[in-house]
Amino acid sequence: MIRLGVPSKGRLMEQTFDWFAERGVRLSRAGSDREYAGRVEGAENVALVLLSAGEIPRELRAGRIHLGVTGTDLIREKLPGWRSHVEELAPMGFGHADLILAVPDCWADCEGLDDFATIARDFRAEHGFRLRIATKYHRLVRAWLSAEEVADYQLVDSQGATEGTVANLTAEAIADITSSGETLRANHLKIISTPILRSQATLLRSVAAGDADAVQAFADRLGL
Ligand SMILES: Nc1ncnc2c1ncn2[C@@H]1O[C@H](COP(=O)(O)OP(=O)(O)OP(=O)(O)O)[C@@H](O)[C@H]1O
Ligand SMILES: O=P(O)(O)OC[C@H]1O[C@H](OP(=O)(O)OP(=O)(O)O)[C@H](O)[C@@H]1O
Repeated sequence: MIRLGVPSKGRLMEQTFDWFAERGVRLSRAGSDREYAGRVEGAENVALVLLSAGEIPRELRAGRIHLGVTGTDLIREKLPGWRSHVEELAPMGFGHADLILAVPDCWADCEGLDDFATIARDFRAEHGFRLRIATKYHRLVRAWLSAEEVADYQLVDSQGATEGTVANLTAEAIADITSSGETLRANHLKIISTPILRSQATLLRSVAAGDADAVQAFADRLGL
């Protein structure tokens, strides 16, 4: 049996169901909206596993699911050395979002990363602690800032409502996903660089789960 992990709620689940339906495989919830069991029609020997999008990378790495749908941002953040754990079978064309660094609109002298580095250095000298960036993407943000040679900052963990941390005085800047940009605008924040990462929903194969022939047969069925 091939185990297929799909986000259990929201737009990501619905668009995933649509993507498979366009390829002749009907995925659905087995019972009520609150029941996390699924049904698969149009393919033999495939079981639907409804999971949190954030847990799908770990399930793929462990080989508990053969295939999984999640954002590339979550794969790269949660699986160091992701290429040895998963194979990207298909970008799915939805769930587009950019991981960006943003600062308050009113920072008129901060137009880019060079300005940010200067402000961060001055901030530390003036306040005696490092400028705080709120994010849940710790690994990606650290790696990117290190490559860009920005050092005078600290990350503060924020697992949701990250854009609110600046107004709430728990951070000076944020690194989060943006799509329409509305949440940034509503919270008076501006993007100050090219994206740290461009993400979209992707169908991935687990290396550890094995059953390569059966997985390949299903991928063929989907026309991949
Ligand atoms: N506004 C958005 N537009 C498009 N994609 C988004 C948006 N926000 C988040 N995503 C993408 O959706 C995926 C899941 O996001 P997130 O980690 O917020 O999960 P969630 O919906 O909170 O689920 P869970 O709490 O169950 O883990 C991520 O890959 C992310 O890039
Ligand atoms: O650019 P926009 O179209 O406004 O989208 C961006 C928002 O979407 C995501 O939040 P989500 O709604 O998933 O909630 P969260 O804050 O709990 O992560 C993300 O964390 C941003 O807050």
